[in-house]
Amino acid sequence: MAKITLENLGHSYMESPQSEADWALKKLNIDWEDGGAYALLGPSGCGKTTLLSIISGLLHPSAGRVLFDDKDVTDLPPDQRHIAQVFQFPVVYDTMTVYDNLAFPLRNRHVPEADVDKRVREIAEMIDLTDTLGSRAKGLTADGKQKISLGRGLVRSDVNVIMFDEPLTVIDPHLKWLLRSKLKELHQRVKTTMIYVTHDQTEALTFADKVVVMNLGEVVQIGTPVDLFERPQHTFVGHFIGSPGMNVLPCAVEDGKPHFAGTEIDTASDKNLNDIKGTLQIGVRPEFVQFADKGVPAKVVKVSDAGRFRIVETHADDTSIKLLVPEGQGIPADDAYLAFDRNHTQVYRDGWIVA
Ligand SMILES: Nc1ncnc2c1ncn2[C@@H]1O[C@H](COP(=O)(O)OP(=O)(O)OP(=O)(O)O)[C@@H](O)[C@H]1O
Repeated sequence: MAKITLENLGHSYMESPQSEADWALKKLNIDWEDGGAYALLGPSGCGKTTLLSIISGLLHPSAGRVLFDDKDVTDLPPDQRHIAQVFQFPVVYDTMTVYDNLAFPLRNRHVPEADVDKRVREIAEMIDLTDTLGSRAKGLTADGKQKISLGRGLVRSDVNVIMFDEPLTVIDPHLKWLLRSKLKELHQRVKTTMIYVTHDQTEALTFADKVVVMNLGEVVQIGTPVDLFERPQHTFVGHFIGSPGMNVLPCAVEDGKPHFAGTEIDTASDKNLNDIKGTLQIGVRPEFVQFADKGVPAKVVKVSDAGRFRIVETHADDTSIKLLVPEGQGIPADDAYLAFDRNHTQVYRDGWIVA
């Protein structure tokens, strides 16, 4: 296990990058604590694979350093970094038994056979493969094979970090949640540093204690699932996490205060906005908007049933604002007023939260 530090890390696939856009990874500074469960979350093309490849040593960064427990490993080849990886497609030796698959990394490292046996049985029990130890891996389903890939990482005692790269892609939807909760449970038992890469917010939020959200090669927020929900640091996080995502409204300034649709909006920050340059916006999640007797005038345009609540879309000043209304609570037929929960309403400047 190890603490992993990325220090001023950057990468461009171009020989002489000119502009910001030429960098697949812009300057990153991240500390992944020893034994933590992390997710790396972001849309396709945001730089997740590039970052994983740099940590595993397959790619040398154009700038910055990678440290494991404060030791610089930037120039170390992959086999000297002691990383276990679980990929989208399970990597198993089909003709070997499950037992031999799990034993393989240990035998490769010349671990005495008695210790191999003890460790293989211990890990098989953790990942529910004890009953299949004598079977050929070929006969297993995709989730069974993915458990073997994971088990091969877990048996090793020299592993600094286990990295998962979209590991549930080929798993049947009804088994996904089982494997997802198994991973979480395993992390709590073994406490190995784990980094889980995905573009799926549910996977990231259920697995990780802390989520690193990336967009366009940049880290936009590192936080607990609650942080990301309650206080998105960037409008991208507000949009990308949550369903539906955060409402983002144009913000006008009068007397230093934020206004929308001719109404002053109370927000979590008292900052005077007069001196703030750039494009200002107001962000508020649908969970924190309510119908009220006064507030922002709006028209109800659409109601969708989502089980225990309804998603109501309104229009205010040509801007769509969504809110969640619990079952059984009334919805105005047409004209309405909206109130925002002050503590969960934020002002953003050029995308970033105004503290
Ligand atoms: N070998 C390469 N040569 C040039 N550009 C690349 C190369 N690999 C990735 N890129 C570019 O770097 C950026 C980041 O790509 P990367 O594959 O790291 O993103 P990602 O978040 O892993 O996406 P996905 O989820 O689709 O794999 C993208 O703009 C991509 O086009």
